[in-house]
Amino acid sequence: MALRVCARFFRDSAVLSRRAVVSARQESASWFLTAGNAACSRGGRNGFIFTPACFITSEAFLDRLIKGKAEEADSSFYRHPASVPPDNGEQVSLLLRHPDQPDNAKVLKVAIIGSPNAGKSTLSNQLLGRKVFAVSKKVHTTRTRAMGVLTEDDTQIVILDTPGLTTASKVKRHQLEKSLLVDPWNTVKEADLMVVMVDAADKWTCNRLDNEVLKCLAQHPHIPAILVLNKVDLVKAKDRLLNITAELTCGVVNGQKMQVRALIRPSRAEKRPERDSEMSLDEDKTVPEDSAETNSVLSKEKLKALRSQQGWPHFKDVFMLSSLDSEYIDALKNYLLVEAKPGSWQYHSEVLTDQSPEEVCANIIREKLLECLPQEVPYSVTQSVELWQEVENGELHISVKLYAKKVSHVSMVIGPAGQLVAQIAHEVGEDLSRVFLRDVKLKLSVKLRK
Ligand SMILES: Nc1nc2c(ncn2[C@@H]2O[C@H](COP(=O)(O)OP(=O)(O)OP(=O)(O)O)[C@@H](O)[C@H]2O)c(=O)[nH]1
Repeated sequence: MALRVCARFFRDSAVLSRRAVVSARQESASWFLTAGNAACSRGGRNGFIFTPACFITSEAFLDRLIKGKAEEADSSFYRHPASVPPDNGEQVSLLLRHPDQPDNAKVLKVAIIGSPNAGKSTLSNQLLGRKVFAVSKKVHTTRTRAMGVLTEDDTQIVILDTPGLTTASKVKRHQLEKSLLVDPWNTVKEADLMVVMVDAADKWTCNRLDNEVLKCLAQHPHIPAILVLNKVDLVKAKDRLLNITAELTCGVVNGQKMQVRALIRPSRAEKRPERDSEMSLDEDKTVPEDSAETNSVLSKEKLKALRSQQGWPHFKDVFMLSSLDSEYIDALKNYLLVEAKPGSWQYHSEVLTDQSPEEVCANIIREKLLECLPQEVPYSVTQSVELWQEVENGELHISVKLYAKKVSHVSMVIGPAGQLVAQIAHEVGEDLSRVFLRDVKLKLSVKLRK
């Protein structure tokens, strides 16, 4: 019997509703497509405020939920998230250390892909339990691929965070690094599972999978993929999520046809407004352009067909979540743990990321610059580490020089009476303290790049 499930999330019960799963397992006729709709009309302080549907077909995951194994694991086995050694040599030795795996070790390599700003790094950080990837509201915060490791009990999940998928013309036009074009594609090749993230709150893009994402999926049809509709906290009409799901999956999940009845009226033709100037780096969504990599693998006919395709009919499961909410993250984490297959761990359980301590620092500084400075200014600031020293009391002292392109940019980074740069240094220091597990004193100075 085909299993068709709508698992409900309860904002105040912190777990997927077991009752919903059980009752859904007994239902074989159709998807619970109106459940999300019915639930969201029952807002209230003590009731569930919003219960979006997630289309989950994984028997193993549902069994685990029904038996309560997910909850047992949470309470009986808690391992603090790993951290990053503040010394580069120590980090390298840790990465080379023999994995301390148990006999029944399991692994899963997950590539998180999607358009710029979909929330990939936010989700990765939340799954890891520590912030090791930069997050900002500006596009292209992530410039190169980076890896995070989540080790729980007998299972190791390797999370591959990728730069937002983009095109060669955008990279050229905005003088972005070539890694933005190459890294996501190379990363996906290694993955056991692709997590495709879509910003469900971006009404201009949420009804159609980005062409680059579709190409990536089409090029690796053998790698299972799940769809994650992110930022559901920002979606006011929750029932829209069902329509978005139907569109992005072409109405098919795990080979099962969904029956979606229109829950909302089609929106009246609206003119797409000019995007925020801060977001202008990625404004051109329509350029039909193919990278050399995709051209070599996908035929011209296939590429043409993809351009007219709205969604991907081969997603295995669909999650709707807010990456800011740990409740949702736990459900996805449990799903990934269940999806892991017997195999050798790649890393020692103390590894959190493959980034060097200096890379972690540079990325967090970059994040704060992106958050605080307007338009293209933060993209042109470069960094150089002048001092990196652990002192006797265990504190880590770091000094970094920031180089700006223009005199006006130097003043902007410094801010009135040096307040902005001091604030950035303070915030970065706090973030780094949580990654390196020690007090961090960071000094930032700003210079004109000659
Ligand atoms: N409200 C809300 N904001 C979110 C959520 N997930 C991410 N964000 C915000 O969305 C912005 C982009 O998040 P990132 O994690 O940097 O996105 P990304 O996909 O890694 O972006 P790129 O590096 O450009 O590819 C940040 O301001 C996040 O705080 C969510 O579930 N809800």
